[in-house]
Amino acid sequence: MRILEGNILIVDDDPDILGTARMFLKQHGFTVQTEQKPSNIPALLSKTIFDVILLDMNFSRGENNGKEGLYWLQQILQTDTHAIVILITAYGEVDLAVQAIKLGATDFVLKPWNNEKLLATLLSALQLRASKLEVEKLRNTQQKLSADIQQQYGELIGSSPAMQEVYSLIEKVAPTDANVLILGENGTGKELVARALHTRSLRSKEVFISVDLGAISETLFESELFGHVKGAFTDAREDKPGRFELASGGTIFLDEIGNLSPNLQAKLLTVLQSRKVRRLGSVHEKNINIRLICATNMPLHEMVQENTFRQDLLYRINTVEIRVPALRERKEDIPSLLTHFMQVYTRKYKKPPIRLEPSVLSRLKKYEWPGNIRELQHAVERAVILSEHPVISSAELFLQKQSLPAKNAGRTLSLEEVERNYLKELIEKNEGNISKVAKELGMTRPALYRRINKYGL
Ligand SMILES: Nc1ncnc2c1ncn2[C@@H]1O[C@H](COP(=O)(O)OP(=O)(O)OP(=O)(O)O)[C@@H](O)[C@H]1O
Repeated sequence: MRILEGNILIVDDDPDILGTARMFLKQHGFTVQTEQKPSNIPALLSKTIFDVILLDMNFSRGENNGKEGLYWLQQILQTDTHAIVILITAYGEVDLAVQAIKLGATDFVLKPWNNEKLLATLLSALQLRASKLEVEKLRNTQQKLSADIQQQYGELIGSSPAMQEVYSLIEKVAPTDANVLILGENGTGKELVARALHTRSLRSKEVFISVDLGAISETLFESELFGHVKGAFTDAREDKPGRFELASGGTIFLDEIGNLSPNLQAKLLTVLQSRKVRRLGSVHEKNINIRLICATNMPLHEMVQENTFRQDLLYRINTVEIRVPALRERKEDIPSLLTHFMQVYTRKYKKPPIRLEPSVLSRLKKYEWPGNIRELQHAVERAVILSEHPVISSAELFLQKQSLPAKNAGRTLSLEEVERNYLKELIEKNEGNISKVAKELGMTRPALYRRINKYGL
């Protein structure tokens, strides 16, 4: 005999039924509690968590319309939305059973029951309970992770007119389900804007899945985004959902969308048009319900002119465009960003509070910040780690970076490092004007952007 596990409650006014059911189920390893009076259900539920509740439909003498059963079913589901309730119905009460299932009952068994049938019903109910609990657990973990990430990301800092425009757009667009394209240089806070849109949207309790398209290789693209079934390719050892499926119900953030090859642009477009995905190796399509946010530092409109980005894909993703300004366009935000990052990092590295030498701010404002907020953030982090005094000088905060090559003095730089340094110098010299840099190097803007991305500049 198979030994089963589970905590079962049986509520029925007939003591004979309770007695036989208890004996039979206990024999199979279940923990069983029985109750004759449904009015005791709330007290029982407050003390014990039951995996399955078997509930009779009629309790009072002369009652046979099943109303009592439906009433108690609803009471149970109000207390525990994941409760698994199986109704005990008499022959001929099919309409009632259907009504009960509509109200949330999991199944029903006919009285007098066949023991094997009861066992099979209980078994599938227990499986359902286990998967409901698993989903709930995953959802809680996800919510906790999102809260942690949100905390890590913090809120957007800056009150310059340029940022006010961004905030106003976020407020207007977030509660709609419109597709949003976020444009801006590296490190300007595009991902933060995407997260802000999600947390202010109607999907804020659902997942936010971020995908860096620039980091996914051409060969893995479909399996990462659309999923695969076991055996679809050599390494596919089990079924795996793609990011689109995982994001269903919530928001998907496709970062670096300007980096997609023409082939992948076509594949993405098909999914966005049909709102359906098919896992690699599968014949079944699944509907996806996602809010789409994309971002790029590439000039998509120019790329459409140059035929390197599909116009139909651009129109799919840019219902609303939000341009995040570069830091040099909003230098008035530098003081509040500095204060914010100084607080974050003194707390993180358990350092006493620090302040800046008076001359530092004007130097910071003269600098062009090609790496935008990320560069400022890293400069502050480095200064907090290295500082030995509570007052930070320009040299510690700002010039440290320029002196970095000295560290490399003793070794030969790789070709890639040389290229990266050279590119960086050119970008700084041209104050971040990519067209000028591209002209100076004699390459196209997309080719230059690919290199900028590659080196994280
Ligand atoms: N307005 C802001 N206030 C506070 N922190 C910010 C702000 N903007 C950006 N940051 C911080 O700067 C860093 C870079 O931001 P984020 O990753 O959102 O930029 P991005 O534009 O998506 O960059 P990339 O294009 O390189 O992916 C993050 O650590 C983020 O927390």
